[in-house]
Amino acid sequence: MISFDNNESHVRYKLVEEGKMTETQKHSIGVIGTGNFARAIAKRLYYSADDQMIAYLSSIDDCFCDIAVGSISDCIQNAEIIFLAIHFADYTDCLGKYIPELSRKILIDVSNRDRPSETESNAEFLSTLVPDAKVVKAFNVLSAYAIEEETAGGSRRVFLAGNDTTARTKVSVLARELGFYPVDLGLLKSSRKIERFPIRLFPEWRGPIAFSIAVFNIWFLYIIFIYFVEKSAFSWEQIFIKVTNKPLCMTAITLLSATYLPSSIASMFQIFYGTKHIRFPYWFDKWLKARKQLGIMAFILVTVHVIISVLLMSPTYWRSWYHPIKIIVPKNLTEDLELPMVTWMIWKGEAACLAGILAFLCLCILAVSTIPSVSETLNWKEWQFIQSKLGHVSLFLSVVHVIIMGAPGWANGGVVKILKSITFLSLILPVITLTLKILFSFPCLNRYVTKIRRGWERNNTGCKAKCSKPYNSGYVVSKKENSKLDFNFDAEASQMIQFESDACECHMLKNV
Ligand SMILES: NC(=O)C1=CN([C@@H]2O[C@H](COP(=O)(O)OP(=O)(O)OC[C@H]3O[C@@H](n4cnc5c(N)ncnc54)[C@H](OP(=O)(O)O)[C@@H]3O)[C@@H](O)[C@H]2O)C=CC1
Ligand SMILES: [Fe+3]
Repeated sequence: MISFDNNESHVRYKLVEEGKMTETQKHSIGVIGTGNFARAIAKRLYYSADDQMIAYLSSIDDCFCDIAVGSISDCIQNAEIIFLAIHFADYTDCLGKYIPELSRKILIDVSNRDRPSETESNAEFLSTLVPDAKVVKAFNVLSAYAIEEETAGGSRRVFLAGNDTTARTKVSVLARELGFYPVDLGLLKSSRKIERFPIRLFPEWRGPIAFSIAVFNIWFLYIIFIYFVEKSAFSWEQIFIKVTNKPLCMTAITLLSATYLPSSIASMFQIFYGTKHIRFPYWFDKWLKARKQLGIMAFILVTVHVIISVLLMSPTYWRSWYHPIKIIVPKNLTEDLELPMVTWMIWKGEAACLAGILAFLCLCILAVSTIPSVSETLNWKEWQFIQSKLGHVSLFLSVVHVIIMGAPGWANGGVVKILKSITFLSLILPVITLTLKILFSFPCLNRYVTKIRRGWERNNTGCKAKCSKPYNSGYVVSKKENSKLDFNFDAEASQMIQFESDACECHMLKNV
């Protein structure tokens, strides 16, 4: 059997021999509610936690396994840790009359709301409703099904927050005991963040997907205009694969550039301000954070482009890649004529294929390295090498691929034709990205940027950093005299400090 022993400020398991454990050492667990969540957590407690853990299921009519079933009042009196498995709207009605009894009890708030409040979480409301209870926000990110079934999909992490450290640790240990991975997010105000987790749907993907669709549409419409409106280069029957393959390639190379361009723009910002302690503009901050998603979108589109290109690999579809087949029919045919239809690729086809294959290979390595189990095996330098160096190599090879595809055509046309060609247009952003990368790799610029990134400031008498809007993380500006401030405060507070004095310094904003 297991009890929690709070010794030297850390809670550890203590195996207690049968009979020796006193009632006060035992942690009885209560569950208020009879709904889906209550039944699921009670079942989990019964099967996963030690026999000695007692769960009280309030007001349930049928007996549930060996778990004691009783009234809410019983549950509150007997349990030390209580799961509050009822809806947020019922909190006042349910707990109003038990406020004195709930004093010093650990109340686990598992509730969610369709629209979480920006100013007060359910858990914060609960801690004002029952001020003497130790409220811990936890388990709300799991569904009742995931609690009951080990095989259910989705993350098994349990985020928790609460102002009482011991209560938080006890709930952490309990979560682990139940087979989940606790992630302690600190004080109860973090519950606002935790309550937003279950209702979010891939928030970090929305921007990159919308951007990819927009870029694809622009390229697609331009290609329709060039190949169908201006001239009739293709039949509409080819719209599904042959024609669509072109904007796929153009979008992929644009997205790949968009993945690597921000690092150079960040260097430009840092050189301009002469410090690394700057808050980037909101749009740029978002762009920096979307690089991984943009890179993955580029990889997906490149994969589709490769599949389609391989499927279409024939002299009919890729005419310019192959030697033309010349058939000379003799004038005086006296016997059956056999016509060989074999042709070889010209240098353009072979070179474009090679550059394309190598670029795809680099992207595959990049994509594999983003898988958490793989990235965990890399140290910081290896990760940086793959993400930055290999990424730029892959962009360079993609540029070579497109140049080989387009350059022979450029040689035959005038300036206007070159400027209008899709190969030329799609190369503008990648070439800018690669040029900036080369520029910032020159020793003089590279050394200067590295110096700034290590903390050197060009003008350290005043602070050039701007913090016009509070965000969830990043840098804040504060008065120099006030540098002993607690920076674990919220972002709005940091705003007020910034405007108090010109003599300011920059701090990293933590735990917000
Ligand atoms: N279900 C899930 O997958 C998840 C649920 N949650 C959270 O868990 C909580 C419970 O959800 P769920 O079990 O699905 O909801 P249910 O509707 O299935 O159950 C609600 C429970 O609350 C009880 N209840 C309502 N009003 C009172 C009251 N005044 N006093 C005492 N008990 C009351 C109900 O009892 P009665 O039937 O007798 O009225 C019922 O047992 C919610 O806050 C929800 O956000 C969180 C994550 C996942
Ligand atoms: Fe291609």
